[in-house]
Amino acid sequence: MNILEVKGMNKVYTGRVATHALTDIHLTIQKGEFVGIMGPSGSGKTTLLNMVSTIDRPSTGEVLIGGSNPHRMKKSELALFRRRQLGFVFQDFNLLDTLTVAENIVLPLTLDRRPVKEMDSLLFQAAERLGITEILNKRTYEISGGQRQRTAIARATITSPVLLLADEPTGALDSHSSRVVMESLTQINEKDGTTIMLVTHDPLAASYCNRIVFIKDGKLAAEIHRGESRQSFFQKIIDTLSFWGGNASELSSIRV
Ligand SMILES: Nc1ncnc2c1ncn2[C@@H]1O[C@H](COP(=O)(O)OP(=O)(O)OP(=O)(O)O)[C@@H](O)[C@H]1O
Repeated sequence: MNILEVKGMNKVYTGRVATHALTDIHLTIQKGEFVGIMGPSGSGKTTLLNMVSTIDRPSTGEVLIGGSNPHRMKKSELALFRRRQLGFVFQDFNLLDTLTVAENIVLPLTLDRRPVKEMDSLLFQAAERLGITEILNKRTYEISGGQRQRTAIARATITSPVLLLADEPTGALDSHSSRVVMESLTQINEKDGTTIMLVTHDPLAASYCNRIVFIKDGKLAAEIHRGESRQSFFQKIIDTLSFWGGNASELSSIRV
């Protein structure tokens, strides 16, 4: 079953000088896949994510999520669709400092006016899954970066979204926290069957995916699949990046 279908997508940023950021993108993600999007800086990764997450609209082409085109929805319908069907994880966590960890996690349910009992039960399950039960009553400035990202993942998955979108989720973390966060995402993918699309520069983070799609100059350039071992997939990612990614500075964030 296809969760995401991107068909013939083009994105041109108009301005004094028009930028053709994406050209004729076709991408399908099936239920239960964990797909990474990689490519050099400026290749169009964030633009693609923004079109899928409905932050921005494609110039031409179509995005279908679970068979529905969110870009054709009315504003109120789209707000509900985003809250219930999509989960978002960002590099800088996007948590609210004035709320506790628990309050941050249940925010999408609070906005949906779900019964307190149901919220408590879902909160408990999400916190257990992410290993953050002990910190539920803390404020977000009292916890580590890795704990903040796990809080953000709990919030993004508490509604059981059909598609979880992650933009550089390890970008602000050290290598230990990055591994913990990627292991959490893997568990959510494998145990709950949540479909994940992740944009990253980080080959270590990417090595947790099942499939990596490489973008170069706004076009799909290559695709690789993970076999049995994450270590050999990691090496395959480095090799593909050095072939498609251009210069060595693109690999500066590598953490083995
Ligand atoms: N709002 C915008 N207006 C005009 N041009 C833009 C805008 N956003 C992105 N671009 C241009 O579109 C192209 C793709 O940018 P995008 O941010 O999608 O790349 P990226 O692969 O995510 O890069 P990075 O890895 O550095 O975040 C670049 O040439 C960029 O300068």
